Amino acid sequence: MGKDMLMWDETLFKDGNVLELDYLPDHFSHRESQMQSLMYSLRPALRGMRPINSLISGPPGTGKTTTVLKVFEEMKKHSEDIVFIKVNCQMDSTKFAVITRVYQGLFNVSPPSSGVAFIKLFEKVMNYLIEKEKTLVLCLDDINYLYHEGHADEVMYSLLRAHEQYPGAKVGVIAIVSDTGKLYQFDPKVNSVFLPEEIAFPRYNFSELQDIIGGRIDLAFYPNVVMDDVRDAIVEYVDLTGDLRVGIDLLKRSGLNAERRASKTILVEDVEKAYETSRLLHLRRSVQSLTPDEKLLLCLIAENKDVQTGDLYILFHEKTDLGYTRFYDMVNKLSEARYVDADFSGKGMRGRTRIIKPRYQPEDILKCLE
Ligand SMILES: Nc1ncnc2c1ncn2[C@@H]1O[C@H](COP(=O)(O)OP(=O)(O)OP(=O)(O)O)[C@@H](O)[C@H]1O
Repeated sequence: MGKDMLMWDETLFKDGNVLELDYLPDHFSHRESQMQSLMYSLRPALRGMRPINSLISGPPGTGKTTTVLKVFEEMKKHSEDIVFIKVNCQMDSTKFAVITRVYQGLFNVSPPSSGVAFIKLFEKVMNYLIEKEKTLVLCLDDINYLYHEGHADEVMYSLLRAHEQYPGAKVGVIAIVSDTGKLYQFDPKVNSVFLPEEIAFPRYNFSELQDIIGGRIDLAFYPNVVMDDVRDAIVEYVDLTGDLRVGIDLLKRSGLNAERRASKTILVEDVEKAYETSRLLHLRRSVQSLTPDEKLLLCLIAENKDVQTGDLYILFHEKTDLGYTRFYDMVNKLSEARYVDADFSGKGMRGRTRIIKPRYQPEDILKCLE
């Protein structure tokens, strides 16, 4: 065996755990201002005051959840009277599931699984907070998943007006929206009490991605396993979507591919092969946050490739009873969220028409929509 070959019991990974998606990085840079804003909003809770609510928004994989967890970690060191709970609304996508999580977070046991109404659990939670003089800071991560059937509005409304029915109850809400397009409008009743501090998470630029990915490489691999050209190949792939999750998944898969070849270094070809799978990670995750009608529209665009808006509307209208305005808004949303390009062709009988093109391989889109 050559000296460049990896022995069967050797590994390239110094610490593979740092490539798991639930790993919370010790070193978290390029989000200082967002962390500051969130700290300022929550700081009143350290003095027993009600915190300011926050609305965090930005594209997938830009460090939103990590920022909240880092701030929670930091604040826990300074107060025992604040309870920090994060609910993943993708998993818990009804108001009942959300309050169940909160209940579990406070009491360390699950509520009885049947026959208990939302309001009963809510009352127990609020009474506990009042009696123990605790402030609840609740992060509703990926709140998009609660938008259906008014769950988001009901949860927000109950939490934000809790003190009216339960005087003394202190609750602060952090809503995280994973979105690139126009943000969901809460019911006006919710808006009048939510009044959040808005914290935007733009995509990381190329050099920030280089720095973050480089840092993760140093933690995950032994020295000289990943050279700079390979790191940059990874960063270029991540830069296509701006989703760091793709980068971290690419590192893990590329490392495993190199090990399979018994190589002591990762090559660009290992990364290219890994990207075949990793690229779907971003698409699959972001597609999940679309509404059923938006998914249908995206599916039609993928099936028909370069299609004119008018023709697309006919196809869409055959399957739904939605009107042209809603349709047009959805096309814009898919375009803003970079699923599709919607360019004016300059041609067409009645002036300029738009041609809608998928920005991903149509087969990838269809696979992720399955
Ligand atoms: N500045 C950073 N430094 C180091 N790692 C980061 C940074 N930003 C994000 N990450 C890593 O990228 C991954 C995705 O981050 P995170 O889950 O916080 O993104 P998100 O914006 O909440 O995504 P989504 O909207 O899809 O839930 C995590 O594994 C996290 O550790």
